[in-house]
Amino acid sequence: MPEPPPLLAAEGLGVRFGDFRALGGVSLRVRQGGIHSVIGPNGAGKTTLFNALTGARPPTEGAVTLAGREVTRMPAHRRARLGMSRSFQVTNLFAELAVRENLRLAVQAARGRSAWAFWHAPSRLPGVAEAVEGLLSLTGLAARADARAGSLPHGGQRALEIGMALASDPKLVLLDEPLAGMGVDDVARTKALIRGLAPARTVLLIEHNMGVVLDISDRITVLARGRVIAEGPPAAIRADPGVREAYLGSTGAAA
Ligand SMILES: Nc1ncnc2c1ncn2[C@@H]1O[C@H](COP(=O)(O)OP(=O)(O)OP(=O)(O)O)[C@@H](O)[C@H]1O
Repeated sequence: MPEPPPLLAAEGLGVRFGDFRALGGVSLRVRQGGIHSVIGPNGAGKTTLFNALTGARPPTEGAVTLAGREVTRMPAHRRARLGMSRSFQVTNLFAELAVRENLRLAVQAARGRSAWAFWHAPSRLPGVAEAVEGLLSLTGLAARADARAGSLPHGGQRALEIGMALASDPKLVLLDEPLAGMGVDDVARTKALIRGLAPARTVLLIEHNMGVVLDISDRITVLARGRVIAEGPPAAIRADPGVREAYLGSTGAAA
């Protein structure tokens, strides 16, 4: 049987910063319904790749296709409307507002037609409350729904960020280092949360926690110095001598 077309594809993606080529012709096929991780030593180009895929910083060469549609020059907010969402490495919450309010604003912003739709009363947008409750339960934050977002422990804030990235009910969610800075318990919880997103959603993940990546990914792409050096299922990546070398070669910089 022929392989189904990928939900997200990159072809020869390149990004230059002046003379420096941060991404040098990366091709990637993300299958629908799986967890696909992008790993690589610090500075390999992972975040630059995410920026090019989401439209945060359009590539200087190559093409991006989302659900069969070419989106290379499409702005990020229009890609979001096509079902792509992203969580950030940097905390992106309203710290003074309750957890539930953060999610409500994210759901309303995603559903509203204008950027100001989130000022509308909840009653104007049917189903918002249900969506918020769904996200609270999915992220394990229901018991903390009325707490100030800023008062949550680090792991809880990261879970809330993932919840906000899911507020638009995306087909594809890109998570940038969701486990960064987490303790063991939070890692276990968030790992289960991410695994549970697929197959209803497709996940593209940047993560330095190799144990988790090898455990939950269906496919792994390894970047080093802006290029793909390996791609395959976890067992193949684990056994790949080139991957080991890429990490060891950046002694001190590798996670
Ligand atoms: N705005 C920029 N201007 C110039 N160089 C940049 C810029 N953004 C990133 N770079 C460089 O591009 C390279 C790739 O950076 P990028 O952040 O994509 O790597 P990464 O794999 O995500 O790293 P990390 O694991 O540390 O987050 C690095 O050498 C970085 O210094």
